[in-house]
Amino acid sequence: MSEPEVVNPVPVEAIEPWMRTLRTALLHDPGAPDALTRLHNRRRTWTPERTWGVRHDDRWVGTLATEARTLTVPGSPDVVAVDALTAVSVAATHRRRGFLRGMLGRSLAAAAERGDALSVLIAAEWPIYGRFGYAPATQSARYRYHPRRPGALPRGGDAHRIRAVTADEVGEIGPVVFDRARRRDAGQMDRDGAWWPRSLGLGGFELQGERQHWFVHDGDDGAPDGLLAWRPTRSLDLDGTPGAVAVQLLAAATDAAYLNLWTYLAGIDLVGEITLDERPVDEPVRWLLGDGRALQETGTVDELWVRLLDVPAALTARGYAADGRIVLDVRDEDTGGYAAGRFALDVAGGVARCEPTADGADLLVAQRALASAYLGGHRLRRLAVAAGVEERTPGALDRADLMFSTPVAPWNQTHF
Ligand SMILES: CC(=O)SCCNC(=O)CCNC(=O)[C@H](O)C(C)(C)COP(=O)(O)OP(=O)(O)OC[C@H]1O[C@@H](n2cnc3c(N)ncnc32)[C@H](O)[C@@H]1OP(=O)(O)O
Repeated sequence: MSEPEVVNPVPVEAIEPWMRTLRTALLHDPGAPDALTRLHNRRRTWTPERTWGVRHDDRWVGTLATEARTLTVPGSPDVVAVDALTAVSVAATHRRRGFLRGMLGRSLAAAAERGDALSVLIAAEWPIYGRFGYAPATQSARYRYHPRRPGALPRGGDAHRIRAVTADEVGEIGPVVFDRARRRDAGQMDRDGAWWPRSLGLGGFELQGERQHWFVHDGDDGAPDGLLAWRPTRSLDLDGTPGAVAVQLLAAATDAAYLNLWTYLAGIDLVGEITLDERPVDEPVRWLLGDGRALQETGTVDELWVRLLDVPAALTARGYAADGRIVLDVRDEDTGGYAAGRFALDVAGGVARCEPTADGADLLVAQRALASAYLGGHRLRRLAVAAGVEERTPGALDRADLMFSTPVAPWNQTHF
């Protein structure tokens, strides 16, 4: 019997046992009808050089993959190329022997070598990824909306701009509208490439996940600028219990589309409850309701985690809420230490420059704290409670928080 070894690239011929290991670790039902669908779809996008595994004799006992994706950052119309970590698992037979560390150390090194400014993930559990330099950067809220309550109808909306569309039509319209919508708020990941065909079962992909009722909103110029997908989760009962629906996607490229999509939701007959997941913590519809409590927040979770790899590239890619100069001494004691160094961030006339410097530091900051603050979702002053943030120049902490702040909370509604 040989020793287990970390393998990269992983050939597509290994896809079946590799996927089986991943599905077992993620507690997927082995008999689930979508197992073959997911296998078929993943085979079509399999990228050997961005796939890692742990092989032990003829078994695969570890999996990890990364994807080339883009992220909306604060104050910039441009998106940033990121390394997106996914499909992480180590079989329970081989856990806590350093195999995740082995795979992730290598995938981060590959990302740094490619020149990716940052790496992102959605964590299965909080304690896993901090040691590798990842930190929570956005939050995601869950809501229950009660459309039949008095005061639950958004003011001033018009549901007539919304029309039902087929999956084929969404395949055409969806990518354009979603991309416009997701560029409005920091923290949003793209749905480029295979994302839409895979989730709609188009272009040779098989439908992954549940079928949805799809709707688009047409803007003033007639072009679609909003998207909505929902499915029923409870039928009505003749005893008077109304039905319920779950919104799978609500994406609006304009404020009018946002208002009208909510107006449509509020008016669906037979529905007494609407659940929404992966929404912003500052969901604006509340301010359009006569009774803001008709929208009930049922939970908040950490969503996108960020690990900075190239501080100057990451900090110049985003915009800032205020001009100013701040020298950051970034400590990075996690895997690879890629972000360590002293950098001057100089924002003048709204244009950011960030370069290595020998000047004295205004702030000492751990890379994880800077990563949490990067998208504007967390304040360095709050993160300082856990150490890793130290003010050297009086006022520097509040100045940094002001510069990094965003008009609205960053959020992400796309899994990868
Ligand atoms: C982005 C995503 O894909 S999220 C999905 C993540 N996958 C899962 O949660 C599936 C179920 N879990 C697993 O498959 C495995 O337990 C993994 C992948 C989380 C960990 O793999 P392992 O090979 O056991 O991790 P490894 O031995 O390399 O551990 C490295 C360090 O992390 C710690 N660690 C690993 N997993 C956990 C955990 N779940 N909770 C707390 N600490 C953990 C280890 O104790 C070790 O600590 P040390 O540096 O102090 O020695």
